[in-house]
Amino acid sequence: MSVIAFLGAGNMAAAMVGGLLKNGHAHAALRCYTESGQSARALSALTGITRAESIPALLAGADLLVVAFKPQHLATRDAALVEASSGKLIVSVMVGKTLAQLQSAFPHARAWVRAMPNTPGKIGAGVTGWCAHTTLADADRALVDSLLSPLGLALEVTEAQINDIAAISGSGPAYFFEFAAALSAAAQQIGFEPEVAKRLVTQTLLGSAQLLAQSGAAPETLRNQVTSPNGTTLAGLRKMEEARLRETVLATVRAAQARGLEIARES
Ligand SMILES: NC(=O)C1=CN([C@@H]2O[C@H](COP(=O)(O)OP(=O)(O)OC[C@H]3O[C@@H](n4cnc5c(N)ncnc54)[C@H](OP(=O)(O)O)[C@@H]3O)[C@@H](O)[C@H]2O)C=CC1
Ligand SMILES: O=C(O)[C@@H]1CCC=N1
Repeated sequence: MSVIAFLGAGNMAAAMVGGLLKNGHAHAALRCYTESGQSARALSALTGITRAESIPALLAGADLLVVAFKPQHLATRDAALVEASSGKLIVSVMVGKTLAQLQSAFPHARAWVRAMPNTPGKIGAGVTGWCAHTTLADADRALVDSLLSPLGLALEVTEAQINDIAAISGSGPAYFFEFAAALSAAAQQIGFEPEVAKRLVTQTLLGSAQLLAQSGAAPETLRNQVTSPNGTTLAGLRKMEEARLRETVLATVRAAQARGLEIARES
């Protein structure tokens, strides 16, 4: 069984470790490391995987290095990574950082993959776009698949699409949760207790997402099924239109896209 090493032990590393363990990957074949040791200690305690004390210990005998710290950490990475990552497959989930930057940071690795997952991967309901610097060997492709498929849907895309995927599905859960928070706050403003507001909103969004997925219908069709002529929904939707919701969503996506490109340029 391949030994998989995680550099970073936060949200995304925890999602991948959880998926691997659920799919039968041995605890002993998973390791994590962080510079402060704080979240690595927590992930190790939570899952039973090994916390490595150093970069050489993290990577000795490992086949795959998953780079799951923040893009800003790449500039101050431990110099020991250059030698320790020699011959390994690298999979980075860092937003913004390009394959060329990965090749420069891990110059002796055997292959480089850039992936963009999202937090619903924690429950196997995520979507991940990924690309490699070149066609992967079958064994490396299988290893990438074993890492990403437990998170949900995994799509191989071009590198040019990865930043756009970050702006849609990478950040998308945050847009959705912000909407959920806004609807919940509105429910409380009109008089519902917080717990009731939460139940109403959660079930409404869950049911609507399931209906969207299961019906195969366009969102506009499903919206129209809710909207009676001169009814309550139309009155509400008019407010969204007046506030130019679609323009705001487009500006949101464009801002995320632009920030991804900016991160690529930052050292
Ligand atoms: N969150 C999301 O929705 C998504 C995130 N991503 C990408 O995933 C990556 C991780 O994000 P996320 O998991 O949310 O972040 P977290 O903040 O949850 O985790 C960051 C991790 O990096 C560790 N770390 C910090 N400095 C170093 C260092 N010098 N060496 C080793 N490890 C270090 C932290 O350790 P400690 O706490 O112990 O200091 C922590 O475990 C990012 O690059 C992000 O762009 C991609 C898609 C979606
Ligand atoms: O906000 C971020 O930078 C990361 C990338 C996509 C989701 N979270």
